Parts: sequence; structure tokens; C-alpha cells
Amino acid sequence: MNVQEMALRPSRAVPRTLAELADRAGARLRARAGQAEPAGDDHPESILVTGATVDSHVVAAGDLFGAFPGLKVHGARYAADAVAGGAVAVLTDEEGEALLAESGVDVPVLLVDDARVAMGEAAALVYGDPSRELVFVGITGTNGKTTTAYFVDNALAQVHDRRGIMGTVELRILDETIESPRTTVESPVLHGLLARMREQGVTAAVTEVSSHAAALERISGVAFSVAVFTNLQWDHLDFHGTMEEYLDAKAKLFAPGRAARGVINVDDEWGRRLAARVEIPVETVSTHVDDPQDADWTVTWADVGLDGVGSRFTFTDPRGAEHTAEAPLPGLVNVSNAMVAIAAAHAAGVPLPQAIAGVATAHAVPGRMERVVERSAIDPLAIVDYAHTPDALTLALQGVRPITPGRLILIFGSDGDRDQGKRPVMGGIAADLADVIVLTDENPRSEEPAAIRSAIRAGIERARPDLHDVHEVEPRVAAVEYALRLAGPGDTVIVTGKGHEPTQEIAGVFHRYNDRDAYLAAQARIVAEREGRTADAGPVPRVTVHGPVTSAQPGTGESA
Ligand SMILES: CC(=O)N[C@H]1[C@@H](OP(=O)(O)OP(=O)(O)OC[C@H]2O[C@@H](n3ccc(=O)[nH]c3=O)[C@H](O)[C@@H]2O)O[C@H](CO)[C@@H](O)[C@@H]1O[C@H](C)C(=O)N[C@@H](C)C(=O)N[C@H](CCC(=O)O)C(=O)O
Ligand SMILES: Nc1ncnc2c1ncn2[C@@H]1O[C@H](COP(=O)(O)OP(=O)(O)OP(=O)(O)O)[C@@H](O)[C@H]1O
Repeated sequence: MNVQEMALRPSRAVPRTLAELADRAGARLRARAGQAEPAGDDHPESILVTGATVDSHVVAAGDLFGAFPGLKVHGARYAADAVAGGAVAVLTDEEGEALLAESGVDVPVLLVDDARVAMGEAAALVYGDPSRELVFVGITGTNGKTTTAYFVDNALAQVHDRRGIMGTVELRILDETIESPRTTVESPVLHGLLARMREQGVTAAVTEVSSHAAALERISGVAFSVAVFTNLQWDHLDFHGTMEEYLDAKAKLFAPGRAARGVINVDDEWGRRLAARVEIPVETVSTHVDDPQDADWTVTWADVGLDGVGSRFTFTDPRGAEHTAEAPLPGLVNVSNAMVAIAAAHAAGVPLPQAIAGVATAHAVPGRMERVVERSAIDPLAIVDYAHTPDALTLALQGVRPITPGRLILIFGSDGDRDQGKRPVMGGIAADLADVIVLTDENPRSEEPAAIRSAIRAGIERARPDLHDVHEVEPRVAAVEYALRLAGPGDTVIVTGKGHEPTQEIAGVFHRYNDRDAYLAAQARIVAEREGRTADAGPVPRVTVHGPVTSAQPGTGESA
């Protein structure tokens, strides 16, 4: 176990017996795989468990190892490794039990039908049900989870000095932060982290809940104080199949027993469907001034502001009283996120004036509408954003248009090994809403990068048949610099898709890469050249200009 992994658990756990775990998880207890019900001296019910994991790489002495079918392989295949690492028992399903028997794994087995659900319950018990002892807010939705989570965290800060946050960007306890492996960690890690938080005096925490996490039962055993839904947009259909199934996954967060109460944004049809079907007490939120929905919290007026910093808005609360509030990031989507965060923080016990003040002063969220180069008399505004779905891209570009006197220059691509259908759609959106497109790579993963770009280009071409102002540039680090050099002071450069991500995955290899760092390095070279200083040699761009360049005058916003 390395230092980072150790930080994901409490330093001490009250030992639980296998009998207690079997009871909580609804499991049958076997002395070993393939054996009938235990009897006599062979009975393992008093064996003590002090931790839980589903990953043989991070097992600790005294752990319960959860083995369930993955997408590639059954976890029971790694049970022998886990036992060698100190696991004292394995929780698994029938298929797993057969695999354990085959490989001669000789520890007691907790046998269940659904090992993912049971593992969450067992881990919750092992770590003492920490989610029940904190104010714990879970946020789901296709877009806006991270932003809303940071807004809620800032609102909670008004009344809770000691907090934690778990999501795509980081896992943070007080001031200790580590890179997050994914949006929502596996259930034993979630319970372990919460237990560590409790140990450190944390009284309130927020987590993002991805639809994968809900579908794969990573939130099993968790009790949320407040469950929050932002929106449902086209994404992840490669995993969920249909939008209905996608909504079903999100709805798990709102199940009775899982969350005490809910806050649901009903701007979209999916939010309205969700609000209509959940059984827990729910407050609804409507944030679109021009398409108001019947809701408890309603945004009545919003001014996006032209300074690029944020927006002011007014809203009515469930009692009908009107309030003025601020969203600290640009674009109407952030009015939505701010409104939802205020309602969520209020539902989590933060008095309304403090919730409003906390959200208004939320710090920059890494990689979400993050301004990296500020506009000046000589420089463009340069923004990093995480938009990687058609709707998010539309909203991001619409959000920056009002703060762009010149040209809107978009640098983007699309992920490999993920939903392919969105590629041409996003190309079409870019063609409609950006002036200049710098098409590049995102995380190609195992796919051929040129093929991904070509699928996006097909969508661009449908909307912009002459492909004017479409530049294809690789690698991404060079595309960022290329776009920045193309831009003049009135222009806005926005790079979307990777947000805060610290790596770029190409052909199975994770290379250290970050959009913000790419901007900063490029800008440093541009400034050095401007001042006649020697700059390091920047990345070499491989460029294809696909059509006529019609807006060559940097910064004027006018076509040549
Ligand atoms: C689709 C998905 O969620 N896959 C996750 C899943 O992988 P898998 O089913 O292929 O696992 P597997 O390799 O078959 O292994 C099965 C079991 O054996 C265990 N194992 C495996 C190998 C080993 O040496 N030892 C070991 O113990 C694994 O921990 C696992 O429990 O279980 C693995 C172990 O927990 C995860 O790492 C993996 O997440 C991968 C990295 C992933 O990319 N997940 C994405 C899709 C995801 O979850 N994304 C959402 C956000 C989506 C969004 O909103 O953008 C997220 O919450 O991050
Ligand atoms: N409420 C919203 N509705 C639509 N798009 C949004 C909203 N909030 C933010 N976005 C856009 O979606 C991008 C991702 O936002 P954010 O990271 O907050 O969402 P997320 O749900 O955490 O995404 P992911 O699960 O992919 O990490 C932002 O960079 C922005 O472009």
C-alpha cells in the first residue's frame, strides 16, 4: 500500500466479526469456498475484519476482499493475491465461489447474489457507517456535478470549518488533497474515506455521484443527507444504452434509505420525470428564466454580465420570498449550478443568507470555465473548460460569446473508446457557435487519433461545407499554443474537453498533460518573444488548414 492509498482509509477501525458482516450484507457464511454451511469448530463467524477493498493491489491485513464480475474479469481471480496480502475473508457471488474453489483459496466466504450491493453494506459496517455521522451531500447529473460540488462546499464552509470533497478533480480532507482516480470511488474507498474524515473531525462532505457509480453500486451502504440532480444530457449511452436506463441509474441516489431528501433541477424533462417518481421529500429548482417550470426554487431574472467573471440573478424561495444572488463563474449554466447549490446547501442545513454568500464567493473550480490568461490590451482571454458533451459544449460556447468582442476560437477534440455518436454532433455545434476551430486530440486511448478527428470534421463540414477557419493541429499541447498565437486581444480562446485532467491517454499510455499548463507555457513563450527575451523552443505543431482562412485579422472579430 503506498502513502496515497493509505490516506484513503481511517487509521483505526473497530473490528467487526464475519457474523456481523454476513448479517448486514445479507450473506451466507461458508468456512471456505464450495463447502456446505459451516459447523462446529470450523465456524468462522468470530473472525475479525478491520478493512475492506475490491482491489487486490490495495489490500491490507484484516481486510474483507470483495470479488464481483467486472467488465473484463471476475474479481475472484485476484482473491488469492488478496489473501496473500492479508485479506481474511472474501465476499462474492456464486460464480466467484466456484472460481475460489477452483483456485483453492482457503479463507471464509460471504456468499451473496449481488456482490456489489453487499460489498457496500459490508464496507459501511466495517468503517462504522461514517456517512450517517456527517452532513453528506451527493450530486449527480450529466453536467455540472463538479462545479455544483465546489459551490456547495463553499456554502457548507459558512457553517462547517472541517470539510471533505470527493469528485473528478480531487479527493480532499481538510487541506490534504490527492488526485482522484475517477469521479466516484468504489464503495469501500468511499466508506473508508468518510471514516478517515470523521476521524479528522470533518462534519460535512460532498461527493459527485457518476451514473457509472450508481449503476455499479459504488454508493451502496451510503446514507446521504441530501441527494442533488443537476441535469441529464446525452452522454455515456455506450454504457447505459438508453436515456431511460441512464435516468434509472441516477434515480438510485434518490431511493428511500439512500438519501434523506432531494434537490432536483427540473429545467429538463428528465429532472421533471425524476421529481415525479422519487419517494423521498424533494425540493425542485427551475433556473431558466425564459422557460420557467413549476418549482420550489425559481430563478426569476439573470444577468450574465459582460466582465467574464460571473452573473447576478434573483430567485424566489419555497415561501415565495425573493432574493438576489451571484454565480461566481460565467455563463447561464453557472446560474443554474449556483441556484441548485444554494438550494442544496440550504437543504443540508445552511441558513439561506449564508448559502447565498458562500456560493457567491466560491473559488475558481479547476478546469471549469477557468480563466488562465486574462484579457488585456494585447492578450486574448484564454479559458479552460471541461465541456465534453454536445449540450455542455453548446452552453460553454454560448456562455463565452457575450464576453467576446472579437472571435471565439475553440480548441477541441473528442475521447477515444467512448460514445462515438457525439463526435459529428459536437463538430456541428463547434461549426455553428465558434468562429475559428482548432481541431485536435483529447484522450484517443486505443483509437486512431486521426479517425476521431475525421468523425468530428464530418460534423463540422455538414454545418460549414467550405471548412473555413478549420485548422487541424496536433499534438494538443501545440494546438493550444497555435490557437493562442492566432488570437488577438478581443478574441476568446477556449479549450474544452479535458478540464483539470492531469494526463492525456494515448495508446494506453498516460502522458502528463494539462490544458492550463499548456496555456501558461505557451503564454510565457509569447510574452518572452514580445519582450525580446529568448524563449524555450515550444512544441512543434503538425497543422492542416482545411478551408479558407476568412478571419485572419487577429482580434478584430471581422472577416478578411
Ligand atoms: C466501466 C467501469 O467503471 N470500469 C471499472 C471496473 O472495471 P472492470 O469492470 O473492467 O474491472 P475488471 O478489470 O474486470 O476487474 C474486476 C474486479 O477485479 C479487481 N481486480 C482486477 C485486477 C487486479 O489485478 N486485481 C483486482 O482486484 C478489480 O478491482 C475489480 O473489482 O472496475 C475497476 C476497478 O474498480 C475500475 O477501475 C473501472 O473503472 C475504469 C477505470 C473506468 O474508466 N471507469 C469509468 C467508466 C467510470 O467509472 N467513470 C465514472 C465517471 C463517468 C463520467 O461521468 O464521466 C466515474 O465515476 O469515474
Ligand atoms: N449545469 C450545467 N449544464 C450544462 N453544462 C454544464 C453545467 N455546468 C457545467 N457545464 C459544462 O459541463 C462541463 C463539465 O462541468 P462539471 O465538471 O461541473 O460537470 P460534471 O458533471 O462534473 O462532469 P464530469 O462528470 O464529466 O466530470 C463544464 O466545463 C461546462 O462546460
